[in-house]
Amino acid sequence: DNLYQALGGSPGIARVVDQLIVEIQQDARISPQFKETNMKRLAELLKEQLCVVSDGPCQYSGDDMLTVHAQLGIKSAAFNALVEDLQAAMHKNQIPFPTQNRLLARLAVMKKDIVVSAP
Ligand code: HEM
Repeated sequence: DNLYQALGGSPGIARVVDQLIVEIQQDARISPQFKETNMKRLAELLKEQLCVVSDGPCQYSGDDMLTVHAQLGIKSAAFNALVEDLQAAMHKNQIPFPTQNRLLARLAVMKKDIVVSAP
């Protein structure tokens, strides 16, 4: 069974991403970083990306993670905060822990492209 199906397919991923946007906006640790961001566009791109990452039948139309985040100065703590927000969003949508962890493992490999390299 593939991860896309385990997440509930397109509607399941859409619910998780919509809740993730809410969690981010309520998270004072990282919400300031999204002040200038078009959250509607971000939500659409995240839905595409999580579909692709979970082996769903989608195409991702955004830019690569390195290009997008390079100038944002994102620290490791901010990355971890967003991961917690995603866990909360999945939990609120009754995604089982093993399925949550499969998705998080696939996102963890992106961390090196998203956070600034700290000495
Ligand atoms: C696994 C973690 C992450 C994933 C999968 C991810 C994914 C994405 C995607 C798909 C986009 C849209 C790309 C585009 O505009 O073409 C984006 C944009 C953005 N991300 Fe991330 N991101 C992650 C972590 C973070 C973190 C930790 C922060 C800051 C706390 C962050 C801040 C932003 C901002 C501010 C934008 C919008 C940039 C703009 O307005 O042009 N991201 N991200």
